[in-house]
Amino acid sequence: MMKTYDYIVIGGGSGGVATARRAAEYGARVLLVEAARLGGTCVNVGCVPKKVMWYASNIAQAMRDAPGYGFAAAAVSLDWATLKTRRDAYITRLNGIYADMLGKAGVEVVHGFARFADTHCIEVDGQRFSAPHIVIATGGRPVVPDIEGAELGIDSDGFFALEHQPRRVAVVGAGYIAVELAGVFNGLGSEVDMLVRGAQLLRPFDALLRDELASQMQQDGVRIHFGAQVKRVAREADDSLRIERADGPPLQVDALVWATGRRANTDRLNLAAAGLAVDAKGLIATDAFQNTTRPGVYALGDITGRAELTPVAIAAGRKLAARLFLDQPDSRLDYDCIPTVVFSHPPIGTVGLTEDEARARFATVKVYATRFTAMAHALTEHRPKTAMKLVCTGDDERIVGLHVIGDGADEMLQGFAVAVRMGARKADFDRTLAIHPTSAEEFVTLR
Ligand SMILES: Cc1cc2nc3c(=O)[nH]c(=O)nc-3n(C[C@H](O)[C@H](O)[C@H](O)COP(=O)(O)OP(=O)(O)OC[C@H]3O[C@@H](n4cnc5c(N)ncnc54)[C@H](O)[C@@H]3O)c2cc1C
Ligand SMILES: NC(=O)c1ccc[n+]([C@@H]2O[C@H](COP(=O)([O-])OP(=O)(O)OC[C@H]3O[C@@H](n4cnc5c(N)ncnc54)[C@H](O)[C@@H]3O)[C@@H](O)[C@H]2O)c1
Repeated sequence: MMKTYDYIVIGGGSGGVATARRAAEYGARVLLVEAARLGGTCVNVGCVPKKVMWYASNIAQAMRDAPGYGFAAAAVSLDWATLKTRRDAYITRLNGIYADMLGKAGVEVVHGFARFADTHCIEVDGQRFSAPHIVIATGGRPVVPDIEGAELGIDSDGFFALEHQPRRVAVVGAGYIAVELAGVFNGLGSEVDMLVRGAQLLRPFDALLRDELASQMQQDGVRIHFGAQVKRVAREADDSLRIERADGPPLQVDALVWATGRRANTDRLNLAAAGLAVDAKGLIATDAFQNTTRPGVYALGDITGRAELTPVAIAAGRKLAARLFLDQPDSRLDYDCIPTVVFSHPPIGTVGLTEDEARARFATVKVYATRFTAMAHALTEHRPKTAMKLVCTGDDERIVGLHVIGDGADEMLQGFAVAVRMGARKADFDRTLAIHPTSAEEFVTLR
């Protein structure tokens, strides 16, 4: 017998869980279908375990910095297996918390892989479910290039499954995941080579952040090979990997991590049955309200190809639930001015336009920038730089871009993002008293 609901959510990741919970709170009868673990990419193989590893790497750095403050030098030794066990246990706890939250909200959860049977009906393990509103929130998965021996490497999912710390690692890619994982490995003591196809890290970011990150990572011992081209990967007799390159000598490593992008999980949904198509990257086109081309079918999160960030998927899901079940016809996410942090070493915080984007868009652009060594490093041998930039436009110097790299950038950004979102002017920053001694105070004392 077909079971019917008001709202079916395909995918129990960041966006799916958020929209399901809100819709149930608003009184809808909601079914959520999840093929793997609740919480999706972010909780299981993304933001959360990544951030745990980032903290671990920061602790290792703090131990290396300790002698500068008079602490006796302690050997920094990490038991990777213990860290992984404790991290996995934390994630299992989160999976349980997600199940409880959904249960308490009254969302029915079915574990299985959903496929469309028609526009308003899906099938999971032979059982059919229908609803007038169905949202697709199936996220993405890593992709690796199609070259000989590529399968000998791992992707970001494989990174989280590593049982032992590799001594020598090659990371291919230059995006968020590549710089974050390279930073974690390096901080934890692995030897790291980054193989970067182009000439820059984090290509879409402001030049100040890109250049500063590359230079800091190199100073910290990461070997970055720009213009790199991997030709072939082979396993050697001692179990190591030999990476042959078109651009230079081969590399011998214990692990190769492909951080070469992701692909939307839309290929096995039988979208044709719902009358839906995807683009070449597998993405589903949506309008500003998350509507697809089929009335009653919506899409959100990573599969829509907008900013692939958890808070974006969550906010889009909540807005959609309010539109459909709270009688708020104008409820939609504004995709402008999305703040983002890269958990690199050092971390990056950025919101709004890069300097180049602002110059292309506005006639008058004024930039304020600074670069300094944060006080925390006055006594340490490791002396990473902090760099900041404000991009302003017009006679009243409205701040349209704010960029920072350095210790604390990750926690610094959220408050400044509120100010930028509110349309702050440089004069508003100038009027705000500094908090001393901090790195953040430089943003309100820039001249
Ligand atoms: C290594 C890594 C680090 C990241 N770090 C950050 C970070 O620090 N901050 C940040 O904001 N973002 C980060 N992200 C991005 C973030 O994880 C995603 O933007 C976010 O998870 C997208 O949410 P979503 O709801 O679109 O999809 P997902 O969270 O991917 O959830 C999709 C869910 O759908 C399920 N599914 C797929 N197909 C089906 C089907 N047919 N039937 C049933 N279920 C199905 C999947 O199993 C999955 O659980 C990171 C991503 C990665 C890979
Ligand atoms: N801190 C965060 O918020 C965070 C962290 C991780 C991921 N994310 C999100 O997840 C998304 C996906 O991250 P990502 O790092 O997979 O993607 P990405 O698009 O940021 O980076 C992919 C990188 O791989 C390179 N690349 C692609 N094909 C290649 C090839 N054949 N050979 C060599 N290099 C190749 C690209 O040039 C690019 O540098 C990000 O865009 C971001 O939105 C966010």
